[in-house]
Amino acid sequence: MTSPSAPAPAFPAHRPRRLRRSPALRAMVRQTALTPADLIWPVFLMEGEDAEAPVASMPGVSRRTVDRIVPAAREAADLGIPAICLFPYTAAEARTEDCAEAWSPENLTNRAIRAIKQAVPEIAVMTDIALDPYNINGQDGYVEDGYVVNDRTVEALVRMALAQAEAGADILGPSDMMDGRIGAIRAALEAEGHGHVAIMSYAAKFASGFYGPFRDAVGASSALKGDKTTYQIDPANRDEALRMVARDLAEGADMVMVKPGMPYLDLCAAVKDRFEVPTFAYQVSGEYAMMQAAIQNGWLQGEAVMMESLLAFKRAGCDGILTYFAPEAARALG
Ligand SMILES: NCc1[nH]cc(CCC(=O)O)c1CC(=O)O
Repeated sequence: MTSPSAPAPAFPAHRPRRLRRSPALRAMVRQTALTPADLIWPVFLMEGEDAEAPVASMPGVSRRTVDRIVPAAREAADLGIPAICLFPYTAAEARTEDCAEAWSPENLTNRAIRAIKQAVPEIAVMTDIALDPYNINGQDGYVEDGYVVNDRTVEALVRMALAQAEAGADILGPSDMMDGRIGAIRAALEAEGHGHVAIMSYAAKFASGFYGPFRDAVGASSALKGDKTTYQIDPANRDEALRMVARDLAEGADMVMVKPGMPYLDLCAAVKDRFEVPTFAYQVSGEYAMMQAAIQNGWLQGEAVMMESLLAFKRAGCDGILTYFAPEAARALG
């Protein structure tokens, strides 16, 4: 970021409060704005018909059956939200050693992609690529001798990516943090006639404590053995996160993500400044839960903190935000 170049005259010639005096003056000099077009809405899918189930640790968020996700997508599109991001809840029975459900054309995500693209073609559908919803141990990749192995996992991720592209996904979101997966997925998409499908890489994804409620939402909490520190980035590391962004762009990512969001605004700013590419932040489940808990207690004022937290990502340089607040924020924006 550049530093201010014009030297400010001394007080009283310089009275910064002059430009804060009225709503009109404040509006004139306001530097960043949030619009519904900045929002991507992450949603949870579940099996069944005509049903919704609330996620206890994420007040206001529910899992929806495929037939119920279609009207939700319709509503989002009508609110001006450009993209919806799908995450499947899988029961323990659907989790296997080989994770084969991950690339089944008939899995929850792929059925939902087809249903949404048919009914609401104008909304972009984004997916998640990682094995955790399908894995018996809740890890994002195959576990051999207690270690999440890389190369065999990447082969499975490629199959998963192709099934999603085949179903009609517009944007693929590899969230697994295996090495080499962006290049492998990009090459497979080109080879199989899906060269137009975009990739938003979860490039700067940290091993965070803020993913807890999400793991409840997708049914991975009880399945998860151990943690994800052998593949997600150490929260202490800035240079490494920037290297991951550079690598994923070189391998063919069209957009990159910083995740979590609020505790990592420094990375949002650094990524945008350094790479000048479409940069997104994921305001994750724990950030959402933390704000909702305080709001429900009357300790914070809901709309104010929601809008302020989202605007902060724009100020930091992000082009957009994945947030569970998306419909509520879009409604508040009018
Ligand atoms: N690959 C799994 C995945 N994809 C998105 C999230 C987190 C999203 C959130 O917390 O809102 C996670 C959790 C994890 O890495 O354990």
